[in-house]
Amino acid sequence: MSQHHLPPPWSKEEFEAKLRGKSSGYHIHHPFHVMMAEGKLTQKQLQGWVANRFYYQICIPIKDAAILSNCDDREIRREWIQRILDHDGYKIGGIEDPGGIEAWIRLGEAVGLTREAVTSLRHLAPAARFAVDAYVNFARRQPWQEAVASSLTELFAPHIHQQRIDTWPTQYPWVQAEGLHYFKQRLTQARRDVEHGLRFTLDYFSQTRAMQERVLEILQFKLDVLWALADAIMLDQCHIEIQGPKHG
Ligand SMILES: O=C(O)c1cc(C(=O)O)c2c(n1)C(=O)C(=O)c1cc(C(=O)O)[nH]c1-2
Repeated sequence: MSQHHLPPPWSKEEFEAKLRGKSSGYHIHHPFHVMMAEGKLTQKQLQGWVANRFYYQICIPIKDAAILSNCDDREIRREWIQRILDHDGYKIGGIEDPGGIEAWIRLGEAVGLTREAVTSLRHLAPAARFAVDAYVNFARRQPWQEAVASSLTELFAPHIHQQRIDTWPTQYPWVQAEGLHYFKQRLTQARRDVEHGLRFTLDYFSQTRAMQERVLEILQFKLDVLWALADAIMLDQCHIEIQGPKHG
């Protein structure tokens, strides 16, 4: 009789339920995001979040390009490339879309920052940079299938985007309405992305229980990236309270 008692893989339904069950660790529950939704942030604090999060925005298409560069499956590349266009924008034939990074800069302006204050990264906290870099490095170094799985926190993203759309107009009436465009746009984009990423992950990683458990670890890693990013932003605001904003 075998010494090993490897449990059988979960069914795809069970596996999907395990992935969705990780939502309790999503950054929507981080104290900083809870405060944001409750209207407890000052203008400076909301600006600090937008300025720091810009680094995540500009790294997402670099992360997706790393996945493409490692991926030898043309069918996957054909779908994945859309994510780069979503963020970087495009000009193809007569059609032009400024893209998500530009929408985020406009969010910066809507909360009272200048374009230059956002794009220069001069408000970026070192620990926020490290958290985001960990995600990009993961996508560069790990097999592309694992990097695809690491995008699945987007299962939970429409909820947090919707929360901002619902709460900001009353909690932060001074934010120009145009600033919410990014979140509105992501509602449909994130749902489409996650439909593709989830379908692939459930198929590819369902051969063994060990592979399925690896995906849960990967998803936890990505939850940790987002949690650490929120920690970094929150702590940075304590520094600003104590020392005053950075100059230069
Ligand atoms: O505002 C958020 O809370 C949030 C979270 C996430 C996420 O869960 O990774 C993404 C986004 N937004 C987002 O706008 C976005 O484009 C995005 C891409 C990805 C990814 O991992 O490829 N995550 C996210």
